[in-house]
Amino acid sequence: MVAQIISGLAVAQDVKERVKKAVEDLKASGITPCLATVLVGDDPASATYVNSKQKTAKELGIATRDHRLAATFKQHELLELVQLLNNDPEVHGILVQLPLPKHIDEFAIINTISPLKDVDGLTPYSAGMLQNGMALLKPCTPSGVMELFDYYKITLEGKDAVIINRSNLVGKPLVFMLLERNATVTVCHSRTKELAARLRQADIIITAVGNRERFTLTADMVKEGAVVIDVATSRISGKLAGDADFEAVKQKASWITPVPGGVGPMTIAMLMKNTVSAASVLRGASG
Ligand SMILES: Nc1nc(=O)c2c([nH]1)NC[C@@H]1CN(c3ccc(C(=O)N[C@@H](CCC(=O)O)C(=O)O)cc3)C=[N+]21
Repeated sequence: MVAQIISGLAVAQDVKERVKKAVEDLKASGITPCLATVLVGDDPASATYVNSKQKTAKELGIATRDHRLAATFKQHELLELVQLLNNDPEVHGILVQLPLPKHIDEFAIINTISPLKDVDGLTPYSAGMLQNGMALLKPCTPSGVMELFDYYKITLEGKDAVIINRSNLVGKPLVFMLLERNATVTVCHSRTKELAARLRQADIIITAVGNRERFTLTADMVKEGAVVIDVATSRISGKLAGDADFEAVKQKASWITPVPGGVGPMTIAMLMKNTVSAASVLRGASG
């Protein structure tokens, strides 16, 4: 079998067009959705991600705040900034780019973001709501993955899904999203025994390791006809790549996401969607 390509670029475009219309509607009712991004330090990859979040927001008519702070910025200063954004009625979404410098307690910062403005879906409140199937704001990368399944009508009911990632940003939220769709979910990580054997059982593989020296998803780990979602962004001799040995895995899978042009663009599109959702709730609240 040769896999069909899941075009995150095309689906992200579709999501963005819908978001753009929603932004126009909100503006007509007197609300300009506004996303605040916060970047601490000068990691070039993080800066690139924040740049493209800023750029996409502007393209869709979403207002932005752009806070870029030195790596030496103190934890209490960052807490104060988040509180300022929480209390700013013009700001609907707050995105604190991760990872934060080591001297800053990531949980303390995320836990300070107002759940109403948590467009990353990372606060304990959002995580708990997601577990209960009640979340309005869900983490962007996992909800982008779900959007891809929906767009290509890839059904999840009764399927064996194996996730390689256990982070709060990707693996854990995916568990609840996949369970909600009646998949059977296995979460694998660095200490998992018999990883290849588990992967070979999977109808759906979602891989997000991001280090090709530690892990490469090779064709022998993939069942004929499996769906492969590659969430990773790593580099092979300077070139952007995912976890999968793409050309070889493509020969066995039924569907596969490329890197770039797969899950990455979806992450950004879903962030825009969350920003509009957060702004829309406000409209409901103000009548
Ligand atoms: N609070 C927080 N929220 C995040 O959502 C978050 C984060 N921190 N930290 C880092 C990860 C990573 N991430 C990506 C976003 C877009 C692409 C993306 O658009 N990638 C393009 C290629 C980009 C390129 O060329 O470098 C693609 O795959 O086609 C990738 C990765 C969001 N993250």
